[in-house]
Amino acid sequence: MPAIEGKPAQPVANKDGEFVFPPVKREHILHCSYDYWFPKYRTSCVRSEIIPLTPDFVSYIHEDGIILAHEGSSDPNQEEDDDDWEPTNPSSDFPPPPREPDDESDSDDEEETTPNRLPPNQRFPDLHNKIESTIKQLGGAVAPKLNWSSPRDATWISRHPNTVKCTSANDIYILLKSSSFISHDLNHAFDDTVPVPNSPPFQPVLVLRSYFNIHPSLEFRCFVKDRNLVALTQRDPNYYPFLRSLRPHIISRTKELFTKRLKFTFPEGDFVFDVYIPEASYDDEVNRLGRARLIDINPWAPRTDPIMFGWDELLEINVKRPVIGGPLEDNGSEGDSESDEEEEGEEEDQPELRLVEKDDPAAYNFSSPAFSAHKLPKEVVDASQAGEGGMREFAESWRNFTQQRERQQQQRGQQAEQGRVEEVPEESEQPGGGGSGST
Ligand SMILES: Nc1ncnc2c1ncn2[C@@H]1O[C@H](COP(=O)(O)OP(=O)(O)OP(=O)(O)O)[C@@H](O)[C@H]1O
Ligand SMILES: [Mg+2]
Repeated sequence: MPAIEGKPAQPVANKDGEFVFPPVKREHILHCSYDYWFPKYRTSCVRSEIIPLTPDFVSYIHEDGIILAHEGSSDPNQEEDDDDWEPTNPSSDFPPPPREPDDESDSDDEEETTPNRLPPNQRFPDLHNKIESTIKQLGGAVAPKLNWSSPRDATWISRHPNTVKCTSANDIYILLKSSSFISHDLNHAFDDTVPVPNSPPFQPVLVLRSYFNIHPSLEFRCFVKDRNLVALTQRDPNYYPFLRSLRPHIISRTKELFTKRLKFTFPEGDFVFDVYIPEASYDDEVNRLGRARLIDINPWAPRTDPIMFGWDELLEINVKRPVIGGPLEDNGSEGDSESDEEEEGEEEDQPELRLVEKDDPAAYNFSSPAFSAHKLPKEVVDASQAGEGGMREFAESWRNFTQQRERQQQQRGQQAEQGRVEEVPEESEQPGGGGSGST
């Protein structure tokens, strides 16, 4: 049983008496990576497959421009057609990968043979084929994410509007390449963390979860402190009148998952997990909700959105029966512990569940789409959603848009040099010239 030295992350009061976060350990972040915890809790999760990513795939995600595989084909020898589009951006941080010595492409265009212009099915055929076959294996539709984050900020571009649903590898590539959250996973996951000697290296992975129609009202974020479930919040920011009567069911289903599976087996004493609690599959007055499914585990750190709580509140919660130390068992398998308060004959504090109330002012802002900083012009979105035929148009719109953006940035730079820092209006320079805003 590996023990954790001392007590996990404890808040300390600063000179103003406010609670502040202790430094987050690199290991804490690694423990929240899907590939770390999913094998332990597989039977409580949505059916998922984890695909390790190669450096070439990671470069592809980073590169500007979108080169896609041929729809409906995973044949790596298939010739590239000119629906694949690649606007090279000279300001890219990533140098083009070296030419592959065995590249036998018969294209007579010199540039067509460089690997970074090859479509995914030719550039990393094994990985591409693996993604396609895994989608099929998971029922034909998946919700993708990397180690920690899903491309939730890029759903506007999806062929399946406003969802993370993907039915092809191309769907996944578009979402991953368009998402700042994904870039964060790849480039900034360990920012502000404390390195630990001999900490295992970070292996980027693609997680594919079998897609199902989630009802957002039944998604909850749950906070664990000193191995106690202390707080729950609705994840979706809308008001759902029926949730009020489900309160006891939401708490009991979440506690059931926590005490049976997570409480004594997760290596961290403080963490945040997300659940989906479906309606009971049959009419059952006692259990109006089904078993809670574990959707994600997130760091106990400022980077995790506490949604209807504040981190200051969570840090200040005084846990009456803290469980100090490491996990009771960690055999790398389905760590299932039945130990809970009933066995010990003592009542634990009930966690506080926060639901959006009617007329909650916090809910007012939620009718507008989230992540507005990432929004693109309507023309680009429309073209992206027009199916395969719209793909070329989409590529052109995107190219225009990125060129406009570059020009604006250059203009801003020149203005800054001249000491005139003004906002360059973005709306007026969007493709189509209409400045019609975003969807
Ligand atoms: N298997 C699935 N099928 C359908 N939708 C899903 C599935 N898994 C997750 N989702 C949806 O995607 C959303 C984001 O998933 P997830 O919580 O894994 O992303 P995240 O990037 O870790 O989010 P956060 O930044 O809030 O921690 C979920 O709230 C849920 O609505
Ligand atoms: Mg998460």
